[in-house]
Amino acid sequence: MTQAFGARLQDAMTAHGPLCAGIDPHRSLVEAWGLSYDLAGLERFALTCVEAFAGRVAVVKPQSAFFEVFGSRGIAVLERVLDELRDAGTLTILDAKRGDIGSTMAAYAEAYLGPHAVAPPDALTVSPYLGYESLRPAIDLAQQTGRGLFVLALTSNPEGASVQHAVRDGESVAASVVHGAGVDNAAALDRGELGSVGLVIGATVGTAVADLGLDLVAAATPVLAPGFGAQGGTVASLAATFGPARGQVLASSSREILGAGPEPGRLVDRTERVRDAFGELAGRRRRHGIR
Ligand SMILES: O=C(O)c1cc(=O)[nH]c(=O)n1[C@@H]1O[C@H](COP(=O)(O)O)[C@@H](O)[C@H]1O
Repeated sequence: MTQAFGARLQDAMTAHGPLCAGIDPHRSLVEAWGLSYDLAGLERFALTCVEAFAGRVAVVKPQSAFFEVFGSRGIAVLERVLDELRDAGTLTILDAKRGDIGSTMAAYAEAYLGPHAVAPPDALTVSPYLGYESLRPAIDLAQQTGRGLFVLALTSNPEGASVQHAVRDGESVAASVVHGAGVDNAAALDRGELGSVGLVIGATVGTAVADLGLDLVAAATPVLAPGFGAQGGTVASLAATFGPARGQVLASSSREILGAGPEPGRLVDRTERVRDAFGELAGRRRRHGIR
């Protein structure tokens, strides 16, 4: 793999628009699709999503938790999802939010980002709450294998602020995460590219990016923004939330799209409608010369 993740992501967002479609097989959704909530239902649900999303959106994000529910057989379905999307040429982010002391983090990195990973995604979500530097083995390995990370910075849940807005030595926890990612993305910034160390910032965080003085443009971070649709984030609020960094945002939506199934045609229509709403915003910005 030669091209860095950040550059591959930028190409995919240019080609397909800035939407990441989530595969989150909640029990309620699987049952609403008329499927049984068991391994066969999980597989049918997940592979229908793969059919609908592959080649249509920039990125697909399977949520590991919903596959882990079914043990090793559920993980095998997750691996098939990742393999099929890779074969279709669609980028994947595995949402597993890994984070541990450095020596254990090295094993997580090997599992998902290493050259011999069984079913590697293009990028992995990780948690920096054991300290940003505890992620070093994953950051280094991702760089070697052309893969990426999305580090939690400002999460979409209301409880997140109590940790992420906390200030120490004049700097918020979120700002220290942005700073760390910026240092790791410095070479990409020099090349005028997005870096491979992205951040997770929820679509629901209101004015927190500006309030905490987070300079996402200088950090060259792609921003995975979950929380659109089911959690209340809207296309219209994107510019206000992300300001000058809005061109770096990969908008993520799961339940809003998945609710359109099980009929594949309706799932495709909903996916394209949501994708085009974000794509149109990006297109308008480009036409007006706005970053
Ligand atoms: O890392 C994530 O993707 C994530 C971070 C965050 O702050 N909030 C958040 O909702 N997510 C994930 O994004 C998805 C949101 O799903 P919907 O609310 O159904 O669109 C879930 O898989 C969450 O685990």
